[in-house]
Amino acid sequence: MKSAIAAGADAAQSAGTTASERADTDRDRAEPGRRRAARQLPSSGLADRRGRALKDLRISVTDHCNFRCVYCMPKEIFGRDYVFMERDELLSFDEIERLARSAVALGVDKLRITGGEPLLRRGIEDLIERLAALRTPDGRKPDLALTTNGSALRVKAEALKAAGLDRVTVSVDSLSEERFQAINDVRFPLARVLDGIEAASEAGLGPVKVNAVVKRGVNDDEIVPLAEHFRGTGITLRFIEYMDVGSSNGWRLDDVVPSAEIVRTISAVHPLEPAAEARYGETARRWRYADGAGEIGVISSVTGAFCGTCTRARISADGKLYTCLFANHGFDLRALLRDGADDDAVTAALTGVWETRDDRYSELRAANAAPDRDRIEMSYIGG
Ligand SMILES: Nc1nc2c(ncn2[C@@H]2O[C@H](COP(=O)(O)OP(=O)(O)OP(=O)(O)O)[C@@H](O)[C@H]2O)c(=O)[nH]1
Ligand SMILES: C[S@@+](CC[C@H](N)C(=O)[O-])C[C@H]1O[C@@H](n2cnc3c(N)ncnc32)[C@H](O)[C@@H]1O
Ligand code: SF4
Ligand code: SF4
Repeated sequence: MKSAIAAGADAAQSAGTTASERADTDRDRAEPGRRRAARQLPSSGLADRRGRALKDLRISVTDHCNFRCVYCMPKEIFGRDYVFMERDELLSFDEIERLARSAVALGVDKLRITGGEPLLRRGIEDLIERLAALRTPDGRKPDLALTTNGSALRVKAEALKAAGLDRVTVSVDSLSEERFQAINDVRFPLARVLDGIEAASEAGLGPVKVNAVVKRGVNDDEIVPLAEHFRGTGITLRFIEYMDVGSSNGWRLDDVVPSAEIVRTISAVHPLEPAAEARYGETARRWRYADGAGEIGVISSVTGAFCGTCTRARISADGKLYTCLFANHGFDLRALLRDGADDDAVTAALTGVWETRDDRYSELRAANAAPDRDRIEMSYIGG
């Protein structure tokens, strides 16, 4: 028997629809009542086998983290802790800058620094400064963002802004001290993360966004309290469906709280209406409060796959290029660079990988057709 997700995806895969249209249909079904936003495929020099342009590059700068979130890298996996990369395995800042420069020349106009915890990478401000100096072929600065657990933001926010970072997204899954400790497994108070968010706003790293992963029976009773905490503050809270990334989190479909339920739950207290997307291929669907108190987002990668508009590539901390969050094979850019490749060879590699890309893992999972795979941890590939 097929799951509810599979049944929905079957219907979405009706004949004659493009991958992009199917993604819309999946998402629209996942969030009933939504108006479809105007969509325009961005023009870019590169297109993959499904016609998707390369626009976003997500760069993981470390696989280390000072948190052990239950949904990402729970402390004990199979009786052992994680084995992290050695320093010389990580891409150097020179190497990251070279790769980002080539990607931007090929049409990338959004760079996101992630990890592991990116603020643990020594000298991260220097890397930001280098990336902030890049320009697209038509002379624009790419959108430069960073996703963080927030624990070092009070200390680093001003320096990051001064280095040229545009904005940050901070992860917060609970407003209860006890639960924060239980979910994120850290040795300092939740107040430090909340203060980090304030520091980011004060430093001008906005619009600041907050990501909350929702897991059934763990924090689904905090959907409204979280929404109310950030309502009216100018900070956009985005709820993320718990995903089956990696193999250490013990993911089960029953643990997923569908976006439609999240929207319904908030809307019952503070009515929401759909808002148009700000950028083609956004991960989050936007909803705004009818009373003007701001907006929320939902990232429905399980119940409403958005592969059809996926313009994202990822570089892991050790320099592998992945064209899907769920890919099990990456192209070794570090080996290429350390073998002395020139810029043309780097460009050729990026082009070749993107043009042969056919990934759509979330769509296939929804149709119960995802292939078996060696699972790569989120902290390695970069969330
Ligand atoms: N399945 C899937 N999930 C993704 C993808 N990209 C991001 N996500 C999920 O969405 C979460 C939020 O991503 P962020 O790091 O905040 O980046 P973003 O959504 O691109 O941020 P904005 O540019 O502010 O919209 C990630 O942590 C992942 O959990 C993707 O391509 N596929
Ligand atoms: C891997 S983390 C890296 C950046 C930083 N350490 C942080 O937590 O924001 C990036 C994002 O992935 C999300 N994430 C991690 N595991 C997830 C999972 N299994 N399902 C959904 N989102 C997940 C986190 O909540 C976070 O917002
Ligand atoms: S989600 Fe981010 S903060 Fe949590 S364990 Fe993973 S990398 Fe660390
Ligand atoms: S599952 Fe892969 S192809 Fe689909 S949206 Fe996520 S990263 Fe893109």
